[in-house]
Amino acid sequence: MKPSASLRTALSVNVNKVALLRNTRHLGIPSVTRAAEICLQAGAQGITIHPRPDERHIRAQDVFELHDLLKNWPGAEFNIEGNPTQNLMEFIRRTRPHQATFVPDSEDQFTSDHGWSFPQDAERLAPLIAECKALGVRVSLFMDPVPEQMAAAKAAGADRVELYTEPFAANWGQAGQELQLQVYAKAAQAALDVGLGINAGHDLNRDNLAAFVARVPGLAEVSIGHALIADALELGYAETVKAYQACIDDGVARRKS
Ligand SMILES: CC(=O)[C@@H](O)[C@H](O)COP(=O)(O)O
Ligand SMILES: NCC(=O)COP(=O)(O)O
Repeated sequence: MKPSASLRTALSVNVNKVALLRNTRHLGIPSVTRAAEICLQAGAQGITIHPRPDERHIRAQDVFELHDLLKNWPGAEFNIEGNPTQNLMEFIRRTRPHQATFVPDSEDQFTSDHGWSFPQDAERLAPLIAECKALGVRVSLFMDPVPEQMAAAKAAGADRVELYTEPFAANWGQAGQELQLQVYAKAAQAALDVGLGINAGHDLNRDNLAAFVARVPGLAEVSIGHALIADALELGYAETVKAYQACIDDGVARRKS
């Protein structure tokens, strides 16, 4: 299948790291739902979360609050990532998001670092994929960029694959950059050829994103969290310091001499 060159790649903002910061106090700031709202108002097409079993960042309550926000936001996509053999399926059953991304992480995994393997994972994934689809939830499988794996992902019932992009990102600006672009383009084409849609994510950032979008065919969606939230902090420092300085100036001006 030859994808259209004008396909608009959707941006789904992963708000895990907003929750991580929020969880260091009992004040509810920064608000995860407010962050999601601002991202959608700014033009993001969706929100991604990865509620890990230890609730180190996204908590169960966040899942339900984001569900309430997104169901009233026309056109916005809610994508919940996780391991369907752990805590993911209960969230899927209760919220029926637009997309479930199955990720083969262990319970205490530092961060995602590999995709599913076929044929080993086929038997346990197939019924869970079928259940999601019966609930009206699109299923994407987190996969390493291996063309030979794509037919098996399709046979298990997946609608899309999410290409795990950390190896691409790690090679950005290095000698391996061009080779990585070719690897991902080939994997995406193999997925398209068997009728899968293409998502991608992990360590995508403002340096490496444009080349990835330009070179990987049929890229329907990227989910970006860590770098985007870090950039949001940095791009906001100056305005924020000015706002706090204005509060101090106001207080000084109100002092009784
Ligand atoms: C599935 C994936 O690629 C991850 O990037 C994940 O959603 C990030 O999880 P953490 O925010 O816990 O590192
Ligand atoms: N699926 C990847 C994702 O949601 C965000 O990954 P990262 O940008 O936080 O590495």
